[in-house]
Amino acid sequence: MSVAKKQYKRITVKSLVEMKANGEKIAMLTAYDYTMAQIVDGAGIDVILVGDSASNVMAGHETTLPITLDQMIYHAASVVRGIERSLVVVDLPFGSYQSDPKEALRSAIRIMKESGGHAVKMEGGKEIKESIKRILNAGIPVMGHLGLTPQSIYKFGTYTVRAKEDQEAIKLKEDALLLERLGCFAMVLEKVPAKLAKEVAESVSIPVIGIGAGNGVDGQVLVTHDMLGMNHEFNPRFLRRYADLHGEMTKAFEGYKNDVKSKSFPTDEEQY
Ligand SMILES: Nc1nc(=O)c2c([nH]1)NC[C@@H]1CN(c3ccc(C(=O)N[C@@H](CCC(=O)O)C(=O)O)cc3)CN21
Ligand SMILES: CC(C)C(=O)C(=O)O
Ligand SMILES: [Mg+2]
Repeated sequence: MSVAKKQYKRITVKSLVEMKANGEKIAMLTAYDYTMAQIVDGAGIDVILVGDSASNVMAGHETTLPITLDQMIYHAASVVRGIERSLVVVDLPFGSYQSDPKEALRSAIRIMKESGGHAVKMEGGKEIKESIKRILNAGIPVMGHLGLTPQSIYKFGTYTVRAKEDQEAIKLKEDALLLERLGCFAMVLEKVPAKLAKEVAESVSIPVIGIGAGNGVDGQVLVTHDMLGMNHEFNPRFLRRYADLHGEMTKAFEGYKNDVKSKSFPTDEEQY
């Protein structure tokens, strides 16, 4: 007897634009591996971001700069094997798209071909315009990323809120309009004043997905490990924790350790 496969309505870049038009907020979270992707997808999260935050969260680096294109492809391919419904967006890592548009397109093609992801995300506006155009021309959907752009952390020196000054706010608004005009299907807006983020979201027809950008945008994104409370050191004000997995996991590991040490694991029923 064949088991009927459950039918899912897959999320596409088009459905996200429709969600904005209909006023339905978009829920996005990160995943870097198969098992997490299965859980996030199964919970009905619209977009899964294979973020270069894997550099911090998975590999323990101080910044997102060290992660390589090969490593991003490994994470993305693992995530794609775990999903049935969510749209999978993959960060182009630092150094894979800034040198020239041809290299940018080569990197984006490698992600699409070798991971099966559905779109790429790139940090920046006007500076990377030609690269965005080239990738879009190849039929690869691009999500922009403005505001706090962690790949240029050494240019700014801090992770403080961005675009507080008028000049920076004006550039951000121009960049947002540019991303829409180029044909990006959405953008992330990271750590900017809520009032500015709302203005940006209202000025474009493509979804603006915020992290630390307030409630006036079209969706929210968080790093899954942060919102699960797996890490106690990262405490920005925009982070809401939905679980204390650090505590839960520590309890589980200690329980196991105690059972092994006290010889109460395994029992007769747990052996052959
Ligand atoms: N675990 C994790 N979560 C993230 O949200 C994340 C990453 N890693 N890595 C890549 C970027 C970096 N991001 C960041 C980094 C720092 C702050 C931040 O607010 N840091 C300080 C305040 C710094 C300051 O004001 O000078 C904080 O309050 O923790 C926010 C987003 C977001 N991304
Ligand atoms: C924080 C999000 C937007 C991101 O770019 C990442 O996780 O790498
Ligand atoms: Mg990122």
